[in-house]
Amino acid sequence: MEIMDNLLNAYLTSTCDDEPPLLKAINRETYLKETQPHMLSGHFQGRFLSLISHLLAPKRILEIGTFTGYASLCLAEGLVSDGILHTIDINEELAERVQGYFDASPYGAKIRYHIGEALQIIPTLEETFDLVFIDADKKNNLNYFELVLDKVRTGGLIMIDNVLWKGKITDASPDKQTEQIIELNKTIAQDKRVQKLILPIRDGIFLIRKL
Ligand SMILES: C[S@@+](CC[C@H](N)C(=O)[O-])C[C@H]1O[C@@H](n2cnc3c(N)ncnc32)[C@H](O)[C@@H]1O
Repeated sequence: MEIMDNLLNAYLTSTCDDEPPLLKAINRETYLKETQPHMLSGHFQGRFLSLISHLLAPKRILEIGTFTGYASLCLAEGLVSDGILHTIDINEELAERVQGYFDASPYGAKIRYHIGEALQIIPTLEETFDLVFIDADKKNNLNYFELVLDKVRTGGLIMIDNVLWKGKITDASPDKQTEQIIELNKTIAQDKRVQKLILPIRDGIFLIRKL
């Protein structure tokens, strides 16, 4: 199964656009220096985030969970010329390196990097968002969804990562973390304020359009 996944992943990355050099460097450095490098979106999902962002041409983006800034830079590719991306992470140890990546990119001036607890920072952002990417502590996914929905414009898009939880959402006896993801998916599936579906990319992304 692992071999199949690796082969399929190699095929998917070979048939999408190349990973830009800075993102390739961030990817490599993250795998060299971080204990949980797989948290980074990576080549294929990154190109997907870039494509979605280009399609929406957003003026305001919010990312919850910056990590090493990989997805932030992919999302920033689609911003309009006066667009701004806010990204939030609680881990200050990465801040200097990540700010260095942002400064080295063409999007540095468009990125507002917030260090702190997302549940506290989101209410302070007086913006209307066109695009939101939720990718932080999974137990708070539903809180993040409820917090941001009011701040997203009608027709705007919210994406929540890891909603297939490595396929564990179909387990007969799910563990506590999996139960939280199942509950999130069920709640969003029943929410009449949004149009939605789960895209089975990588670990599953919930695509949610505000009605
Ligand atoms: C999966 S990683 C983000 C990956 C990144 N979006 C990407 O695709 O490359 C999750 C990040 O969420 C951050 N995080 C976890 N809990 C948080 C919280 N309560 N507030 C803000 N950030 C949090 C972690 O520090 C971690 O860097």
